[in-house]
Amino acid sequence: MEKASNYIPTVDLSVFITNGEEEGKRMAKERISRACSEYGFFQAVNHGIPLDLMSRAMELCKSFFGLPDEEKLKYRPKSGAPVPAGYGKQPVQSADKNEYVMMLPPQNSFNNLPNNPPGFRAAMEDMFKYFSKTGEVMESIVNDCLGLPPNFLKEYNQDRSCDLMSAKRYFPATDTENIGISRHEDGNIITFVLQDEVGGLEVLRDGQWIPVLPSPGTIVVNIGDTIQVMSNNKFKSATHRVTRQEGKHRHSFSFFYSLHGDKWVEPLPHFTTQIEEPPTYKGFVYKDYLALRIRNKTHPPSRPQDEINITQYAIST
Ligand SMILES: O=C(O)CCC(=O)C(=O)O
Ligand SMILES: [Fe+2]
Repeated sequence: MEKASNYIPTVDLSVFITNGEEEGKRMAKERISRACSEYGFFQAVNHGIPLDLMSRAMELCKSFFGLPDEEKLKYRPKSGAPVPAGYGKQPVQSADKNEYVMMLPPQNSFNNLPNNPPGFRAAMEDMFKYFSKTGEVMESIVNDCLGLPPNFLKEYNQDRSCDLMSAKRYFPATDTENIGISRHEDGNIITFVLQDEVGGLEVLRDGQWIPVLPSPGTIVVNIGDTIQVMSNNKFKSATHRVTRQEGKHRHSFSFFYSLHGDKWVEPLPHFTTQIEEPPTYKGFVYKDYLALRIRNKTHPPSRPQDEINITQYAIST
């Protein structure tokens, strides 16, 4: 039996980006299926996002967050925005220790992207577009890895208006506290993360926190709760967190390939009735789940284990 490894696998996606030969695709899909069922996480290289754009965006992100607060605060969210698009800092009492710039798709009028430093706004918009393209490729790979009919997930999830991206800066750890984002699972479909050289992203597997080591040109891919539910637990939405180092700021970009709030999410017949397996979740409307998740942040329970997550909908057997 193969020994359980304590590193997150890396997959080369070039064969999908260039529409290369079938054997190469089959082998890459095998690695991805395994990573998604064991970890819910993998790293990707040759993912279609230009490397010079990635490093430029990261440098500009570092410059922006290095600006004085009064400059950053010019880009606070517009009133009435459905999500806090623009600059924000987590409140002091929050378990999350970062500040961020959040954005909706580039054409959305609620966006309030910084014009300073010059080029940051354009780099954010370009990153969003490339992440979105890679999101479509990844959705179709996940579709095939799950053995769903061609384009099933694409047809289920056409609406790209709810995708989100955030650039974040985490503050250095203190003597007593080193968590940057507390343990959680992502609720969406697929998430991409670009982290800087500081690292700190960790995935929980078999009770152990496994670091996702930063590597230049690499993006992190993780499966969200929606795929875990639809696949009836075949693919895993892993618990992860971010830790902070003393004396160092940490920067990252996260892209959330998502679905419209009105969408109904439930285990698909392909993983239940068609194979005579019982569903392990009740169905729900995605925005109801989002509302519960937002409540975790606005009214955090005193014990972290009381946070609401996808087990809210689990059917006990
Ligand atoms: O900053 C990171 O590396 C990941 C952040 C994260 O997990 C999230 O925003 O959901
Ligand atoms: Fe996350």
